[in-house]
Amino acid sequence: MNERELALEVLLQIVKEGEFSHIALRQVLAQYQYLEKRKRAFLTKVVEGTLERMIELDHVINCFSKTSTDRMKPEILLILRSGVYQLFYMDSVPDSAVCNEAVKLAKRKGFAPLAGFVNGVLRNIARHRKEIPYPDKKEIKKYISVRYSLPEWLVDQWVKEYGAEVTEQMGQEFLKEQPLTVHIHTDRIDRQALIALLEQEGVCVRQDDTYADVLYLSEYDYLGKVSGFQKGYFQVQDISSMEVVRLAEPKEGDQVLDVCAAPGGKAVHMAQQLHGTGQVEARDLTDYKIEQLEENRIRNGLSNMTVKKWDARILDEAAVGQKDIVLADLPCSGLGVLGRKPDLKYKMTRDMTKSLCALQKEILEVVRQYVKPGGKLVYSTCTINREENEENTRWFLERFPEFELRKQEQRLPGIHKGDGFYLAVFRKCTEA
Ligand SMILES: C[S@@+](CC[C@H](N)C(=O)[O-])C[C@H]1O[C@@H](n2cnc3c(N)ncnc32)[C@H](O)[C@@H]1O
Repeated sequence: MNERELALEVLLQIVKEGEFSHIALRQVLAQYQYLEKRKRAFLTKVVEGTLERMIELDHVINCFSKTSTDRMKPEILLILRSGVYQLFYMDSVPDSAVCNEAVKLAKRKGFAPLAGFVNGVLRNIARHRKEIPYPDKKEIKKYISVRYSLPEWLVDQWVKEYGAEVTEQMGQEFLKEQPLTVHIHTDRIDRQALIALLEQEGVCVRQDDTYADVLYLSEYDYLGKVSGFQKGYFQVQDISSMEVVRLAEPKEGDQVLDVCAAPGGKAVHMAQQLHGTGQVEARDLTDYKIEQLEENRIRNGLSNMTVKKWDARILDEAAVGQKDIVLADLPCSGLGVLGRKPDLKYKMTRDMTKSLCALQKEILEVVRQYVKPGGKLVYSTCTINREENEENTRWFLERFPEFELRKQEQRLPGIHKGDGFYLAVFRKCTEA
C-alpha cells in the first residue's frame, strides 16, 4: 500500500468504524515504521487535515457535485475530502497529481465506474477554488461552523457561553499546527543537556518563555524512537495538564490518589514533584490502561508511584480519609483538545455530554471520601463545556458543604496557553 492508500484506510477506520484518530494513526505509524519519514509525514498530515477540515471540505464538494456528500459511498467521499484537502492546504502537491492519484485510488478500491466522477469534481474544484461561496459573516454561526469545521450545535452552545468572538478564536486555534509539548524530568536531566540530545537526533526544539521545564518538539518521526523519551528524560504533557499538578501543590511526603490516571501524565508529574517521598497511587479501569500506567512508571523510574486497577465509581473502604490529595481528572467530552483529536467534534453529541456529566458526579461523590480533613480534591476536565465544569463544581459545593472551593480556572484554547481545560481545587475542612 502506498501512503495515499494507507491514509484512506486510516480515515475509513475513523469515520466508518468509529476508531479514535490518535489511536488509528499511532497504530499505522507503528506498523509502517519502514516507510520514509517524508511519506509518514504526508500520511499524518492528510489524515489529520482531512478530519480537521471535514465540514469545510464537504461544503466545497457540495458546491461542485450533483450528488450531495451525505449520499456518497464512504470510500468515494473520503477520496474526495482528502483530495480537496491536498488541493487547498498542501502546496507541495501539484493539482494534477492530486486528481490523478485520487482516480487511481478509486479504481484500486473497486470503484472504477466512479473514477470519472472523482476526476470531474476534483478538477472543477481546482479550477474554481478562488470562487467558492462561503456563508456570510452576518450569519455568524453558519460562518464559524463552515470556516472552522465545527458542528453547528457546538458553535451554538459556545456562542451562548463565550460569545461569537471567543468561539471564532477557539475555532482558529484548533486548526493551528500543534507542536508536541513535553515536560522535562528535571531530576534526571538538565534542560540544556536534553535540548542538545534532542537536537543531535534531528528533533526541532523550542523553549517556552514562561516555563523552564517545558519544551515544544517537532520534526521528529516516531516518538518511541527518540532516546530522551525512551530514557524517561521527559514526558508528553500539555501546559494545561501541568497546571493541574501546579495548582494541586503536592508537598514532599504527601499521599496522593489519582482515581482516573491513564495514560499517567499527571500521576507521573505528581510523583516527580514528591522527589522520591510520599506515594502516588494511579488507578484506572482496564488492563490495557493499567499496562500504560505501569510502562510510564517504569520509563520514568518512579519508586513512589504504584498502579492499581479500580473502578472509581466503587468505594474503596480502605482509602477513606487517607489521602492528602485526590486527583479526579475525569472522563469528559474532550472539547478542549479538538486540535489534537479532531474527530471528536463529529462524534460528540449533547446526549453524550449529559451522560458524562452524570458519570462525573457519580465519581466525585465517591472519591471525595478519600480526602483527609485539611486535604484537597482536585477536579479537572479537558473540556470547555460549562455543564461538566462550573456547573458540576456548583453542584458539588452545594451537596458537600464540608468542602470549600480554593481555586477554579477555565482555560480556553487560543485565549490561554495550552489545551482547553477546567481545574477546580476543593479543600476539605478540618472539622467535618
Ligand atoms: C481524562 S483521562 C485521564 C488522563 C490522565 N489523568 C492523565 O493525565 O494522563 C480519563 C481516564 O479515566 C478512565 N476512566 C473512565 N471511567 C473510569 C472509572 N469508572 N474508573 C476509573 N477510571 C475510569 C479512562 O480509562 C481514562 O483513562
